Amino acid sequence: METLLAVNSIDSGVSVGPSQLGGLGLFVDKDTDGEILRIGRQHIYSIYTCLELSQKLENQTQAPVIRSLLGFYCNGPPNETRILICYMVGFEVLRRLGKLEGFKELQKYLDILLSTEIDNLWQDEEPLLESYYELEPGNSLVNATLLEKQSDEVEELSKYIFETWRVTLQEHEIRQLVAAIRSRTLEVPRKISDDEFSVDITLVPLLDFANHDNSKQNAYFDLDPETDEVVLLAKRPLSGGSEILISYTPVEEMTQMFVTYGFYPRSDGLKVVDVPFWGYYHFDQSEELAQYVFQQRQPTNLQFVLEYADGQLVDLFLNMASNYSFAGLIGTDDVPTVMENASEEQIDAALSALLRVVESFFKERVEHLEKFAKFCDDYEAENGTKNIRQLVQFQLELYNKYLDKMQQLVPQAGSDSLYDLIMIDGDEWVEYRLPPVYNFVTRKLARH
Ligand SMILES: C[S@@+](CC[C@H](N)C(=O)[O-])C[C@H]1O[C@@H](n2cnc3c(N)ncnc32)[C@H](O)[C@@H]1O
Repeated sequence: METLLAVNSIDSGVSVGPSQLGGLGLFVDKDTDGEILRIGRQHIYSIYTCLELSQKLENQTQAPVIRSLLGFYCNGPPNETRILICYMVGFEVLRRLGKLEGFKELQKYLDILLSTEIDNLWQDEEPLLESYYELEPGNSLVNATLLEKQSDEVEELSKYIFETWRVTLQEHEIRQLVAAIRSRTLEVPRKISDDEFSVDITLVPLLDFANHDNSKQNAYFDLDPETDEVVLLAKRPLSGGSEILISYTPVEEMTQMFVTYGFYPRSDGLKVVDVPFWGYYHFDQSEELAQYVFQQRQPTNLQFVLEYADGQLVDLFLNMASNYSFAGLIGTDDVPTVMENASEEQIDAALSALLRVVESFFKERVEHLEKFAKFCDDYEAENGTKNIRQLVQFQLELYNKYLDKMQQLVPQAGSDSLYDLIMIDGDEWVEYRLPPVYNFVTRKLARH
């Protein structure tokens, strides 16, 4: 671990070691309260610090590698993470050109990025992801991974690097850098003026060994506005040897977590998941309703709030707050008119009908997913792949929990049990409704 700690080049009072959560984690060496770690701006990598670093490198080496790569790889809509990836790829090219002498910390950090083990869908075989797409074409977040895999941009980048500088950076190495960066970035505040702050996607060496757990979180990071340093602070006194756990995000959307970090958080507490629905893709029976939902600009997803305890999904609610996609089940006028004119009974009847529709949809999903799970297992036995299996397991857990709850409650219009499964505006869990951030993408995959 010495080399890892040297990244920070100070006696930091923390160590990197195996975590019970899997992979590595960050631990306090001795009893600690208050400040755990302090990392200077010169040690962190955001697009701003990388720009400064690359200018310094360019002046020193007269090799405009980064500028050229940015022009090649980042010529689309601005995307902070992509720019950061480009910088790191560029630094690695410079290292292979022998131009990173004197930048020992950066070299060590590149070693970490290239050796981090990440479980995510990038590691899965394309045929499996394609089969999943057939099954769940509406899960745009998952399918984005397939789109990326199908695109030849990594191949082109690797080719460009070789043709321009005669440096070999293999496709799998670029993929490794991309996945490692995505899973290690944190949103770190940056001071703009005395009372204004912005948030940058940032790689913070050493701190980025801290794992995530919202229920056991015992530390958090922040910016010290006086010194511009990133500080890691204990939320309560920590005894020596304990693992530092931070929160990557206060509200965990399960698919986002899985796609970005490669795991489904199962710590105690509430989580959120978006399920693609209303037929943009596959809910053929209700084509008219799907059209209605689309025309009314209502969410095309259904969002569930999930409750976990002892690693198990113990309860779930359909979060219909600010989602009037069910209005089409009452009438096909515009949503405000339908909702204004509808009686409580009509709304309850529509919600209860919605629950039934979801039930039949999930029953069908379970049937297909179980077959797919078998296919994955057979495929895995031959080709070795595992991550998509996690996704299938999670979805089966989710759908089956819903079906169980429907069976137990038999929710009906006019009965309280309806609201044991559905939450609406005013409910205390409503704060967990996230803006639907995906499942809107309608672009087609390359081969479809
Ligand atoms: C910022 S890094 C943390 C260090 C990482 N564990 C390592 O070995 O380098 C984020 C990655 O840690 C892992 N991770 C973090 N929190 C986790 C948790 N609660 N359960 C499982 N894996 C977790 C995931 O692989 C995630 O992509």
